[in-house]
Amino acid sequence: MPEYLLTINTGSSSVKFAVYSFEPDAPPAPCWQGSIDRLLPSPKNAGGTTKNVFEQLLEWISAHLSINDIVAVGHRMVHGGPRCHSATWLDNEKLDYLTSCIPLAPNHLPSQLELIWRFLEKLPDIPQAGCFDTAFHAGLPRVASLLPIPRAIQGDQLRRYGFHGLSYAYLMEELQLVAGTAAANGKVILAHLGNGASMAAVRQGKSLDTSMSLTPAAGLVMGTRTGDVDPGLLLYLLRQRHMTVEQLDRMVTWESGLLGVSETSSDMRDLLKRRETDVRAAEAVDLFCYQARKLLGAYAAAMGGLDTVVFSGGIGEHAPEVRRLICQQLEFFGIKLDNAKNLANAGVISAADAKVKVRVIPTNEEIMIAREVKQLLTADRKN
Ligand SMILES: Nc1ncnc2c1ncn2[C@@H]1O[C@H](COP(=O)(O)OP(=O)(O)O)[C@@H](O)[C@H]1O
Ligand SMILES: CC(=O)OP(=O)(O)O
Ligand SMILES: [Mg+2]
Repeated sequence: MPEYLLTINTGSSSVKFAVYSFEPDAPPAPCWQGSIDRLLPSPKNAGGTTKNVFEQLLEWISAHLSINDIVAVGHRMVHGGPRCHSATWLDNEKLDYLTSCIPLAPNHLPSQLELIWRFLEKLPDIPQAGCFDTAFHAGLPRVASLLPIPRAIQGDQLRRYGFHGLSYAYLMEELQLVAGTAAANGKVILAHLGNGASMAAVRQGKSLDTSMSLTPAAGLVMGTRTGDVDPGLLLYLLRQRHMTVEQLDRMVTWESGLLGVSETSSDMRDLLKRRETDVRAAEAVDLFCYQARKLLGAYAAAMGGLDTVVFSGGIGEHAPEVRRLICQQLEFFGIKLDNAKNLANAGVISAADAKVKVRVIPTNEEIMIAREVKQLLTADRKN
């Protein structure tokens, strides 16, 4: 009887799922994949959305295979807190622990956990595994993970964790395949630009720094998240505007970023269409690209140079105009795009004479999940 793995990548604006073959002596091969995108994120509709997603998912599975042929489900877990650094089966104790981590990733963990509970309720015999976005950054140098707050408050739990790790791990493997070992071991900036957006500075294959921090609200401006803001602004809003903590949380997580600035949409496709006629959309796009450009400079400085930039994620893979705006004026440190290649979303979009290679690599978090779950299953079956 054939055996399959189901992978589920719940992002902040989409759920991407895929079924892979599971054979002990072969790498997981993709059989079917699907996605539900433009899920409007909001704290109020998270539960309803997840119920809907679960039902659509079951329908989608039964259209392709018998549910009994699925031997394990792997879920992307955005946050593993201070304890979870590698893929693991999700038993009640792990799920309780991850539930306690919700405040560290309030955009993602509630819907990720709810989907797991629905699976456990409906299909209790299929083991569920968690694969962590934070794992790729687990070895961040101390200087990058340390927060500038009193040590007594910081403890072991409060530090920069970093996210989009399944994506970054995949991009580094692909970079090695398409560009070779020397390029993969060089000074690389990975830009995962989706509804959530982050960058990572990677040298010798190791994460040296990344823009998201304790939570995925930090760093670049995003679909609905602020990214980095002046901590004084938050205090000002608490004191002078008398915002409650809940109002502040909603503002930072759900009402800011591209949506807050444009006042119309968190979706880059909409903003690119509207920016000729709506100055708010134009400003949102400009802000996004300006911040990304500044961070490229910062990470090149942090690494003492730059060999490769990789664009990925929904925006990074599909929006040439955003890549053009990010890379403009960077010729002084070797970044220069080839316009035609950029417009074609080609694999290499830098000009032939540019010092820095700029690449577009479609990410695949699902295959990383499938590989990690296969390892867990294989280890179990050996015992
Ligand atoms: N063709 C496109 N042009 C511009 N932006 C796009 C395009 N396709 C997708 N996007 C953008 O990608 C973002 C979603 O990215 P994705 O990585 O799928 O999100 P998630 O964070 O949910 O994983 C949205 O802002 C969407 O507008
Ligand atoms: C961590 C994060 O923001 O993930 P996503 O881009 O999938 O929302
Ligand atoms: Mg994503």
